[in-house]
Amino acid sequence: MITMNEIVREDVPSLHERSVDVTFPLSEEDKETMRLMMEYLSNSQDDELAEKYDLRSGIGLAAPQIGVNKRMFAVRLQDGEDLLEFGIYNPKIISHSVEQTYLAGGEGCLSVDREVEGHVPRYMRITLSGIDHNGNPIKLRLKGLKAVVCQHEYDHLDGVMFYDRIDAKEPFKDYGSPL
Ligand SMILES: CC(C)(C)[C@H](NC(=O)Nc1cc(F)cc(F)c1)C(=O)N(CC(=O)NO)CC1CCCC1
Ligand SMILES: [Zn+2]
Repeated sequence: MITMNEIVREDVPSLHERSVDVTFPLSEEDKETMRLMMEYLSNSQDDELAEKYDLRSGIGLAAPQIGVNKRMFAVRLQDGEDLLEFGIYNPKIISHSVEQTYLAGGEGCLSVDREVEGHVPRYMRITLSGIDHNGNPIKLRLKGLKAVVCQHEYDHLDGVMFYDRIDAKEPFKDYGSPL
Protein backbone atom coordinates (compact mmCIF):
# COMPACT_ATOMS: atom_id res chain seq x y z
CA MET A 1 0.00 0.00 0.00
CA ILE A 2 0.98 3.62 -0.54
CA THR A 3 1.73 5.81 2.47
CA MET A 4 2.90 9.44 2.63
CA ASN A 5 6.50 8.12 2.30
CA GLU A 6 5.75 7.10 -1.29
CA ILE A 7 4.21 10.45 -2.25
CA VAL A 8 6.65 12.44 -4.42
CA ARG A 9 7.06 16.00 -3.06
CA GLU A 10 7.41 19.25 -5.01
CA ASP A 11 11.21 19.41 -4.62
CA VAL A 12 11.53 16.42 -6.99
CA PRO A 13 11.97 17.55 -10.63
CA SER A 14 9.87 14.67 -12.07
CA LEU A 15 6.75 16.27 -10.54
CA HIS A 16 7.29 19.29 -12.83
CA GLU A 17 7.65 17.28 -16.05
CA ARG A 18 5.07 16.13 -18.57
CA SER A 19 3.91 12.51 -18.21
CA VAL A 20 3.59 10.13 -21.16
CA ASP A 21 0.45 8.45 -22.49
CA VAL A 22 -0.39 4.97 -21.27
CA THR A 23 -0.37 2.35 -24.04
CA PHE A 24 -3.04 -0.32 -24.49
CA PRO A 25 -3.61 -3.09 -23.70
CA LEU A 26 -2.84 -2.00 -20.13
CA SER A 27 0.22 -3.62 -18.56
CA GLU A 28 -0.02 -5.27 -15.16
CA GLU A 29 2.17 -2.43 -13.85
CA ASP A 30 -0.23 0.25 -15.06
CA LYS A 31 -3.19 -1.59 -13.53
CA GLU A 32 -1.28 -1.92 -10.25
CA THR A 33 -0.42 1.80 -10.28
CA MET A 34 -4.11 2.67 -10.63
CA ARG A 35 -5.09 0.21 -7.94
CA LEU A 36 -2.51 1.68 -5.53
CA MET A 37 -3.79 5.22 -6.17
CA MET A 38 -7.44 4.28 -5.62
CA GLU A 39 -6.46 2.30 -2.53
CA TYR A 40 -4.58 5.31 -1.14
CA LEU A 41 -7.62 7.58 -1.55
CA SER A 42 -9.90 5.02 0.06
CA ASN A 43 -7.52 4.31 2.98
CA SER A 44 -6.88 8.03 3.53
CA GLN A 45 -10.62 8.65 3.84
CA ASP A 46 -11.00 5.89 6.46
CA ASP A 47 -10.42 7.59 9.82
CA GLU A 48 -8.89 4.53 11.47
CA LEU A 49 -6.51 3.69 8.60
CA ALA A 50 -5.59 7.36 8.08
CA GLU A 51 -4.73 7.59 11.77
CA LYS A 52 -2.91 4.25 11.86
CA TYR A 53 -0.73 4.94 8.80
CA ASP A 54 -0.57 8.74 9.16
CA LEU A 55 -2.22 9.34 5.78
CA ARG A 56 -3.29 12.81 4.63
CA SER A 57 -6.91 12.47 3.53
CA GLY A 58 -6.91 12.91 -0.25
CA ILE A 59 -9.70 13.26 -2.82
CA GLY A 60 -7.49 12.91 -5.91
CA LEU A 61 -4.08 11.50 -6.83
CA ALA A 62 -2.09 11.52 -10.09
CA ALA A 63 0.47 8.86 -11.07
CA PRO A 64 3.48 11.28 -11.10
CA GLN A 65 2.81 11.79 -7.38
CA ILE A 66 3.70 8.16 -6.75
CA GLY A 67 6.71 8.27 -9.06
CA VAL A 68 5.03 6.99 -12.24
CA ASN A 69 5.18 9.64 -14.98
CA LYS A 70 2.28 8.26 -16.95
CA ARG A 71 -0.98 10.03 -17.84
CA MET A 72 -3.41 8.55 -15.35
CA PHE A 73 -5.12 9.71 -12.15
CA ALA A 74 -7.70 8.61 -9.57
CA VAL A 75 -10.49 10.59 -7.88
CA ARG A 76 -12.60 9.70 -4.86
CA LEU A 77 -14.93 12.20 -3.32
CA GLN A 78 -18.18 12.17 -1.48
CA ASP A 79 -20.65 14.54 -3.15
CA GLY A 80 -23.68 14.76 -0.90
CA GLU A 81 -24.84 11.16 -0.62
CA ASP A 82 -23.30 9.91 -3.85
CA LEU A 83 -19.67 8.82 -4.12
CA LEU A 84 -17.65 9.75 -7.21
CA GLU A 85 -14.84 7.22 -7.50
CA PHE A 86 -12.93 6.52 -10.70
CA GLY A 87 -9.55 5.97 -12.28
CA ILE A 88 -8.89 7.37 -15.76
CA TYR A 89 -6.10 6.78 -18.30
CA ASN A 90 -4.99 9.31 -20.94
CA PRO A 91 -7.54 11.87 -19.79
CA LYS A 92 -8.37 14.87 -22.00
CA ILE A 93 -10.43 17.90 -21.12
CA ILE A 94 -12.40 18.04 -24.38
CA SER A 95 -14.57 21.03 -23.48
CA HIS A 96 -15.15 23.44 -20.63
CA SER A 97 -17.32 26.34 -19.57
CA VAL A 98 -16.21 29.91 -20.03
CA GLU A 99 -17.39 30.40 -16.45
CA GLN A 100 -14.64 29.96 -13.90
CA THR A 101 -14.60 29.07 -10.21
CA TYR A 102 -12.07 28.59 -7.42
CA LEU A 103 -11.89 27.11 -3.92
CA ALA A 104 -12.50 30.07 -1.61
CA GLY A 105 -9.93 28.70 0.85
CA GLY A 106 -7.36 28.13 -1.89
CA GLU A 107 -5.90 24.75 -2.89
CA GLY A 108 -3.40 22.41 -1.32
CA CYS A 109 -1.64 19.33 -2.67
CA LEU A 110 -0.56 15.98 -1.26
CA SER A 111 2.87 16.72 -2.76
CA VAL A 112 3.15 20.16 -1.12
CA ASP A 113 3.91 20.22 2.61
CA ARG A 114 3.28 23.91 3.02
CA GLU A 115 0.44 26.43 2.80
CA VAL A 116 0.40 28.43 -0.45
CA GLU A 117 -2.25 31.11 -0.28
CA GLY A 118 -4.24 32.43 -3.20
CA HIS A 119 -7.11 31.67 -5.53
CA VAL A 120 -6.51 29.04 -8.23
CA PRO A 121 -8.67 29.72 -11.32
CA ARG A 122 -10.49 26.62 -12.58
CA TYR A 123 -13.31 26.08 -15.08
CA MET A 124 -16.70 25.66 -13.41
CA ARG A 125 -17.65 22.83 -15.80
CA ILE A 126 -15.54 20.42 -17.84
CA THR A 127 -16.09 17.43 -20.09
CA LEU A 128 -13.39 14.85 -19.39
CA SER A 129 -12.76 11.95 -21.76
CA GLY A 130 -10.35 9.06 -21.38
CA ILE A 131 -10.10 5.30 -20.93
CA ASP A 132 -11.30 3.46 -17.83
CA HIS A 133 -9.53 0.49 -16.18
CA ASN A 134 -11.44 -1.96 -18.38
CA GLY A 135 -10.03 -0.23 -21.47
CA ASN A 136 -13.39 1.34 -22.37
CA PRO A 137 -13.71 4.97 -23.43
CA ILE A 138 -15.39 7.17 -20.83
CA LYS A 139 -16.74 10.72 -21.00
CA LEU A 140 -17.61 12.59 -17.80
CA ARG A 141 -19.40 15.91 -17.51
CA LEU A 142 -18.35 17.47 -14.21
CA LYS A 143 -18.99 20.72 -12.39
CA GLY A 144 -17.98 22.36 -9.12
CA LEU A 145 -15.57 20.52 -6.82
CA LYS A 146 -15.54 17.41 -9.03
CA ALA A 147 -14.44 19.58 -11.95
CA VAL A 148 -11.83 21.33 -9.77
CA VAL A 149 -10.30 18.05 -8.57
CA CYS A 150 -10.01 16.71 -12.12
CA GLN A 151 -8.38 19.93 -13.36
CA HIS A 152 -5.92 19.78 -10.45
CA GLU A 153 -5.04 16.13 -11.22
CA TYR A 154 -4.91 16.77 -14.97
CA ASP A 155 -2.41 19.58 -14.33
CA HIS A 156 -0.11 17.10 -12.53
CA LEU A 157 0.14 15.15 -15.81
CA ASP A 158 1.59 18.29 -17.42
CA GLY A 159 3.90 19.04 -14.47
CA VAL A 160 1.74 22.04 -13.46
CA MET A 161 1.27 22.70 -9.74
CA PHE A 162 -1.75 24.55 -8.33
CA TYR A 163 0.44 27.47 -7.24
CA ASP A 164 1.68 27.96 -10.82
CA ARG A 165 -1.84 29.27 -11.54
CA ILE A 166 -2.02 31.82 -8.70
CA ASP A 167 -1.62 35.41 -9.95
CA ALA A 168 1.47 36.61 -8.05
CA LYS A 169 0.40 40.26 -8.38
CA GLU A 170 -3.18 39.66 -7.25
CA PRO A 171 -3.33 36.26 -5.47
CA PHE A 172 -6.88 36.75 -4.15
CA LYS A 173 -8.37 37.86 -7.46
CA ASP A 174 -11.94 36.57 -7.86
CA TYR A 175 -12.57 34.18 -10.77
CA GLY A 176 -16.29 33.78 -11.29
CA SER A 177 -18.11 32.38 -8.26
CA PRO A 178 -16.14 30.68 -5.43
CA LEU A 179 -16.78 27.16 -4.11
C1 LIG B 1 -4.22 18.29 -0.41
C2 LIG B 1 -5.58 18.11 0.25
C3 LIG B 1 -5.90 19.31 1.11
C4 LIG B 1 -5.53 16.84 1.11
C5 LIG B 1 -6.66 18.02 -0.83
N1 LIG B 1 -7.96 17.77 -0.23
C6 LIG B 1 -8.99 18.63 -0.42
O1 LIG B 1 -8.88 19.68 -1.03
N2 LIG B 1 -10.17 18.22 0.17
C7 LIG B 1 -11.38 18.82 0.09
C8 LIG B 1 -11.57 20.07 -0.53
C9 LIG B 1 -12.85 20.61 -0.55
F1 LIG B 1 -13.03 21.79 -1.16
C10 LIG B 1 -13.92 19.93 0.01
C11 LIG B 1 -13.69 18.71 0.61
F2 LIG B 1 -14.71 18.07 1.16
C12 LIG B 1 -12.44 18.15 0.67
C13 LIG B 1 -6.40 16.91 -1.83
O2 LIG B 1 -6.64 15.75 -1.54
N3 LIG B 1 -5.91 17.27 -3.07
C14 LIG B 1 -5.54 16.20 -3.96
C15 LIG B 1 -4.15 16.36 -4.56
O3 LIG B 1 -3.24 16.91 -3.97
N4 LIG B 1 -4.03 15.83 -5.75
O4 LIG B 1 -2.86 15.89 -6.41
C16 LIG B 1 -5.77 18.65 -3.56
C17 LIG B 1 -7.13 19.24 -3.93
C18 LIG B 1 -6.97 20.70 -4.39
C19 LIG B 1 -8.15 20.96 -5.28
C20 LIG B 1 -8.76 19.64 -5.60
C21 LIG B 1 -7.89 18.55 -5.02
ZN1 LIG C 1 -1.91 17.73 -6.13
